[in-house]
Amino acid sequence: MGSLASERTVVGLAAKDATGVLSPYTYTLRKTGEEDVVVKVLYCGICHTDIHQTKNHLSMSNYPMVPGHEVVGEVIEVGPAVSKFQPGDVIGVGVIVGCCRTCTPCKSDIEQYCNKRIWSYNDVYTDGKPTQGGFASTMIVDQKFAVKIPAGLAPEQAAPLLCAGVTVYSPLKHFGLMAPGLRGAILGLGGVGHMGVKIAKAMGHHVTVISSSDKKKAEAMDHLGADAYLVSSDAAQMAAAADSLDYIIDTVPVFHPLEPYLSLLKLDGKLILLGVINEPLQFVSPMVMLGRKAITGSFIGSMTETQEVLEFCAKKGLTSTIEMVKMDYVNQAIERLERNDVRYRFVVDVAGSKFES
Ligand SMILES: NC(=O)C1=CN([C@@H]2O[C@H](COP(=O)(O)OP(=O)(O)OC[C@H]3O[C@@H](n4cnc5c(N)ncnc54)[C@H](OP(=O)(O)O)[C@@H]3O)[C@@H](O)[C@H]2O)C=CC1
Ligand SMILES: O=C/C=C/c1ccc(O)c(O)c1
Ligand SMILES: [Zn+2]
Ligand SMILES: [Zn+2]
Repeated sequence: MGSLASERTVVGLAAKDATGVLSPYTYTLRKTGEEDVVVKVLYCGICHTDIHQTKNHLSMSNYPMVPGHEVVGEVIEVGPAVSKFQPGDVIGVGVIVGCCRTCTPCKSDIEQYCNKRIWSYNDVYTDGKPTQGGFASTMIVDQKFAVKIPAGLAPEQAAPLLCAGVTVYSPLKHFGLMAPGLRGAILGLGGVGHMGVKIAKAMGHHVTVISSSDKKKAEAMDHLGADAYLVSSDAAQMAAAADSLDYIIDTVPVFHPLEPYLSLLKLDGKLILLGVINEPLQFVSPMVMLGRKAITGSFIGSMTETQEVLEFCAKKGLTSTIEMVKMDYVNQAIERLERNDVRYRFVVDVAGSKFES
């Protein structure tokens, strides 16, 4: 219990500037608070948001920044008021680690929409310390912002569910899109997109992948179980699929026109934007009016939904498709992710890596 009285020194990999290159960084964590759990990081997924943040795509990055928000770890210590967890538990930490607890979203159990949310890195905690993420030996997190990894789920498999998985599960649930038989599409077959295919298929949907090339077609159909595959630049394929979809989950992380995708939606169809794009997107109003179509967005999921998607995947036997790497490969992994060269999520074996300080 020594750390109740003292701060822990931790080694992580941090970006020091907008080149986004990660290098060793030593820092201290807050003293273990009443409701805090101390987590030895086992695995951490690499999300495209880590690139947006480390490379300052949103012009709001602070350095040094230890990224990583798909964190699975083992509880090694708990504060005196912790009731959810005990040492030895395997838990998950995602994108947010704090909220105000009093606003409407907080009271409605959708704390990800709290305007005072605290991000797991590139933010400042209530004690004034910068928050730092999961590419590090240890994290401290308030028990509210941790979830239990179900027994049937391998911890490295669970990591991508903590952001990618819940990010597709939450809008499908919120927008009433969980019924079997729906026809959906996943635009952009990366980390979030591949979980979209698996989760939508497990809900009993007919799932089309819309991709920028035909490179992933065999894999999408044979391994991920997609029902159809469209190459977005193939006008004939796109025209043949007009008016056919109840929803499209759009995970593309760069500017793209929306009209080709709006035309694929049926009456009342929904285009759900998930990609973080810091410039205006384009469409003309008749494209939505003439089919009462909706363009909307969604941000991760609540802690409750995060626990739910883990249970959903455990129950349905769903796994993520990952490439496991060590900490000394993280910079190469990030470069490959940026080049669209990953099948489909990198997960870093943090505890199995050597740390240099
Ligand atoms: N709303 C939210 O809460 C969340 C948002 N995000 C955001 O969602 C987006 C996707 O994240 P993630 O799945 O991790 O990203 P990935 O890089 O793993 O996947 C993105 C996919 O988009 C397609 N794509 C099209 N053009 C490009 C391009 N120029 N560069 C890279 N990919 C391209 C590719 O699919 P293909 O080869 O099929 O064309 C690629 O696989 C990011 O912007 C991320 O920040 C992530 C998590 C939560
Ligand atoms: O990967 C998870 C975070 C997503 C995200 C969504 C929106 C936004 O403005 C961000 O900075 C991050
Ligand atoms: Zn993410
Ligand atoms: Zn709040």
